[in-house]
Amino acid sequence: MILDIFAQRARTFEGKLQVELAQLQHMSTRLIRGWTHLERQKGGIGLRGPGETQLETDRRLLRVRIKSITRRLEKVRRQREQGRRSRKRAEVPQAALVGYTNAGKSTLFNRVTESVVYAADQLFATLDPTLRRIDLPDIGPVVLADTVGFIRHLPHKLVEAFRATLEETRQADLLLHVIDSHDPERLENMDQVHSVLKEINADEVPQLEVYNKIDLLQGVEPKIQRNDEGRPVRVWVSAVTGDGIELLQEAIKELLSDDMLQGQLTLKPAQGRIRARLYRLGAIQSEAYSESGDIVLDIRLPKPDFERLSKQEGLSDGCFSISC
Ligand SMILES: Nc1nc2c(ncn2[C@@H]2O[C@H](COP(=O)(O)OP(=O)(O)OP(=O)(O)O)[C@@H](O)[C@H]2O)c(=O)[nH]1
Ligand SMILES: [Mg+2]
Repeated sequence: MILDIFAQRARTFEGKLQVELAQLQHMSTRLIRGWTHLERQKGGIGLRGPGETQLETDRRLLRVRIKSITRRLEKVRRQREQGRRSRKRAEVPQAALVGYTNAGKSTLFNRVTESVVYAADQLFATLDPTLRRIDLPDIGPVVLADTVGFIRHLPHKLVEAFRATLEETRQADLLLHVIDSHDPERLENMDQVHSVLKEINADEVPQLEVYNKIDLLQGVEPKIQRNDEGRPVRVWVSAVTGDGIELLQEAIKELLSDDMLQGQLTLKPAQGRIRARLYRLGAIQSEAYSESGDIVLDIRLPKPDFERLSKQEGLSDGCFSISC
């Protein structure tokens, strides 16, 4: 039964609860059907058979269990939502690993998160083992999410059951589409992944293709492939041997920093309002005062946010420098 397969695959707490809920709901519809069937059989006799009582007990227990799981799910979702909001506030970019089942997402996840400085973050670590905060050189913290593999003919109900994974995907700043480069069916699988992404409205999120398992191919070296504008579009790696992992990090860094702006901003003491706004955006990394009393801020924030602020506050180019 497909729900059992998903039960084995669901690794997050929320995923497990989702699957159990789906199983219980499935059982309860069958119990109701069984019960009406019995009722019809005994109709007219007017006796409460022991079978009926058992069924009633089962149904009541099921209802209690369903209710308790629903409550726990709501709690987990609220926590997840809080985590996401605080990440958004701090503007920590998020990348999610997606791809067909068996492409090597989890292996890659472990490889990437072990090879960079691991910044323990209790909130994510305890809430969900498939989210990890990593520190990439030059770019700072990034949250990396592993997700459950996509398969063909994913029933619609189960798309709902994997809400957690799907939301990580939709809200990500970058999708790393992991592909088993050695699989003869990789093109069909990629199509399948694209159509699931479309179905969950995640097809607009920027994507990087990660051709994994190059250790199984003859004469393929790790490399970054770029489009005409020089943007990385595909990276060739092996999660098992670790070949190409630095290139992958480099590509992630380039794609994520594309939208981020980092530099030094010098403000007059009278421009405290701008400083306050930047604080609210979580954009200030450090601040100091110059000898003339100016405020010197190291800032990092999404480009559109900076452009909006600088237009509204009439910042001249002169007070901002990328590297001075
Ligand atoms: N040869 C080789 N095998 C790999 C590589 N990466 C992953 N594998 C193997 O591929 C299999 C699947 O790897 P996983 O990391 O579990 O794949 P996944 O994409 O997370 O799979 P799901 O979670 O089911 O979607 C495992 O047996 C891995 O050891 C690689 O670079 N080279
Ligand atoms: Mg996996």
